[in-house]
Amino acid sequence: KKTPLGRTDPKSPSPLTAPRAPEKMKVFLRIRPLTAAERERGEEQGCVGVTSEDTLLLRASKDSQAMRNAERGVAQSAHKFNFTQIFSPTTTQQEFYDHTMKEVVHNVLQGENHLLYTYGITNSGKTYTVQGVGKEPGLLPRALVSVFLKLSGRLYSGMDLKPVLCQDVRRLDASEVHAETIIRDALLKEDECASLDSGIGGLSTTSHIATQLEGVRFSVWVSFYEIYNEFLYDLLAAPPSLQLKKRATLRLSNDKHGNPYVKDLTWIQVHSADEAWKVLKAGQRNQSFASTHLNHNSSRSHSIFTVRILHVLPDADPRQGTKSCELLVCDLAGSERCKNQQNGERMKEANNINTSLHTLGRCITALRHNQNNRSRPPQVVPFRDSKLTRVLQNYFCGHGHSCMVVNINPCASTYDETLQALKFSAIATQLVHGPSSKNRVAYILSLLQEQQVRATVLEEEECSDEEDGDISMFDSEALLQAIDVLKREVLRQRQEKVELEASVREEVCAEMMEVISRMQNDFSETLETERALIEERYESKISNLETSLKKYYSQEIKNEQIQELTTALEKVEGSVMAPPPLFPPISEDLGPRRSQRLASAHYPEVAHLSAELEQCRAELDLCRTELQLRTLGKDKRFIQAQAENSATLTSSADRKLEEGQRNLRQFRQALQKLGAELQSGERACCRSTDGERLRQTLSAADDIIGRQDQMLVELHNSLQLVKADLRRKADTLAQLQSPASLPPPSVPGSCKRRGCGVTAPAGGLAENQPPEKRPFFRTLFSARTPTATPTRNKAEQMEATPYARVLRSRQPTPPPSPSVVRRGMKPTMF
Ligand SMILES: Nc1ncnc2c1ncn2[C@@H]1O[C@H](COP(=O)(O)OP(=O)(O)OP(=O)(O)O)[C@@H](O)[C@H]1O
Repeated sequence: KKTPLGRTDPKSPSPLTAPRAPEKMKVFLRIRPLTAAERERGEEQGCVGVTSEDTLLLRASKDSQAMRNAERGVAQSAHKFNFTQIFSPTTTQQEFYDHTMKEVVHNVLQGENHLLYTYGITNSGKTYTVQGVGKEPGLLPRALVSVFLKLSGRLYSGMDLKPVLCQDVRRLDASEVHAETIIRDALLKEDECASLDSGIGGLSTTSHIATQLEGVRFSVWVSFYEIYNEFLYDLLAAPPSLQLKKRATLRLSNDKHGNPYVKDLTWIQVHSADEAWKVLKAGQRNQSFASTHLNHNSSRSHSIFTVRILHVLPDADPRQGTKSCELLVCDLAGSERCKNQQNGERMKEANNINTSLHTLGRCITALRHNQNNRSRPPQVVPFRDSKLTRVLQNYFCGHGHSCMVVNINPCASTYDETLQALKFSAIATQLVHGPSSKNRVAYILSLLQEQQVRATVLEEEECSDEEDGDISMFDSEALLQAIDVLKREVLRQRQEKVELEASVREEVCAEMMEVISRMQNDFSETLETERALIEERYESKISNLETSLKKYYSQEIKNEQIQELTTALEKVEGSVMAPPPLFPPISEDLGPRRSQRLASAHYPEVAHLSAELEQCRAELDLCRTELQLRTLGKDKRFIQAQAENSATLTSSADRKLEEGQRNLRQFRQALQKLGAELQSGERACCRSTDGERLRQTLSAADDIIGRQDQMLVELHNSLQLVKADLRRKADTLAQLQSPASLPPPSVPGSCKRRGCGVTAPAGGLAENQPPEKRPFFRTLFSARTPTATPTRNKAEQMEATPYARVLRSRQPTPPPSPSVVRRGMKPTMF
């Protein structure tokens, strides 16, 4: 029982059983036999070896560039290539057709679009393979014969449906039909004798036009054009007039779906293989051939012969009910070395041929890259870089299937070019066909079959190959079922696409977020770095500004301080240099700093006090002399009075010294305070550029202060001596107070004689003192003398003077307490 699918063997899948899974593009290799002349030239070097049905071993010829590279170690001398199938030089045209084009025709009749193109270097047998010669018809005539045989009895006789654009069909009106008829007849009349010497000879060329109206009928149209020097020429168009001379070029356009098509191309309806062959022959006469050094009849253009089959449904709107499919056979021009061309025109042709073939190679490489790297962004396929690739574009983008025939010749002299052609074809072998076009009848039928397989058991039946692709064997009910299935399939695929789009969008969003996040981090880091740099730069600027300001104001302050110090030093120099040493020695560790010493220069009273102390010392010397005289003395009463006075003096001196020490301590504190203040000024001064001048000034002040210190040391020594002297005097007086040792009362005369002129008055000491002593006693013992009120006032004043403070500060330890208390004496500080 015959199934609606016309299946023959369910075990071997046919195009009708299921949509073919994506498969690699078929690449066939055909090796041309060497001619006698080539053998004589020594072209036979065993360069081409077939190791298996699909493997070719290419060995470099001895004079080839590849061999030279191999000898230099930069390339290999042998290459292995794999193909779908390799055909040896002995393969006949029929064998080659059976293994290649037969299946293609089969698929075309099932509704597929198919491309077959030949590729190879010049003189490799491309044209021979496509068109054939003499009694050896090539693939194209055989395909035409096969098509018309299969469509025999189902051909559409009318000429009112014509292919337009990429795959559309247009209904012609009567006038247009008439015009088409004229063109067709003119073309076929030219080649009335063509079939006699054509490659169709020997093949069945009979076809029958359908007489019954029911069922699908087929209208076959053919076109033939070439791409020559990147221009499209219609090979079926009427030859140019004598005035024009130049052939009109065709333009490539896109339909509303973006599919490229050749605008204004001549389409000829043919009813048989003979007619198709005549059209082909007519076109060949317009084709660009030329004799080259390699091929006396070399194709200088890419020729494209198209067979388009319209599926005419009875009483249907041609725009909706007519489908079309096509077989495109492309005989590419052969690649060749431009430098081998002597003729400029040939060189230009070769250049254009090579460029377009190179673009084809780039397109196939890009397609393969995109197919192998689906996760990466796709490469742009440079279809638009040449006319050839634009014309063939649809066949690489899922609108049809393509297969490639690689032709090579085994000549040693063309080894390098052959190697390049094989490398290109090796890339093409990895190309996978895109999804089939939606209008594939085979696909529809396969979906339909899927439905039916679920419901019924598939029965085997005998069916010829010719019946496999016949869509008319299905009734309208089956086709409606197929349409339902297709609708569901469309919905399913739409759903799939939506889900796919959603997932792709998610992935893209995730990636974008990642990229944005990375960019954000990078920007943040950059921002931080920039911020840090700017901060550092501005901190540096602020620091420089501060330094400049400090320098400026330090300079100002320094100038003022230098001025003040200079004034002070001038004063000190003026007042201190004259007086003798005044101050007691100061230990190094407890000594004031330079600034403190410098501060003393601010106290001119020191000089004054030094002078007074010197005077005091002189008075003490006089006193010592007086006491010595009294010790030798004659006047006991005088001595006693003197002893009392001495005790009083000692006590008073102790008190005065104590006060002096306290004053010195205060003075030292004041000096330390002043020193601290000066230290800051000193530091500022030292940093300034005029620090050297100030240092010199301070150094001079140091010298002065050093001398002053020396004077203070000496003064201190003098005071110690005074104290010791007073102590001795006290001891002497204590001895004299004892009865045995009391000297006799002194006589006034003796006192006068000694210049003392002082008796021992009960009322006051001043009268018994020599006139020179008065200042000393007024200063030192004012508290004991009735006339000492002014002196006491002065001592009180002195307590607050810097001198007193110096005394206090310069005395590190308090003086020792008196260790001896003499009889009749009050304890003293000595
Ligand atoms: N398989 C074959 N058997 C016998 N002869 C062949 C075969 N292939 C090619 N030839 C011969 O080789 C010569 C060159 O072939 P053909 O013109 O087809 O090459 P081509 O590749 O088309 O060259 P071009 O690119 O220059 O047009 C022709 O004379 C052709 O008859």
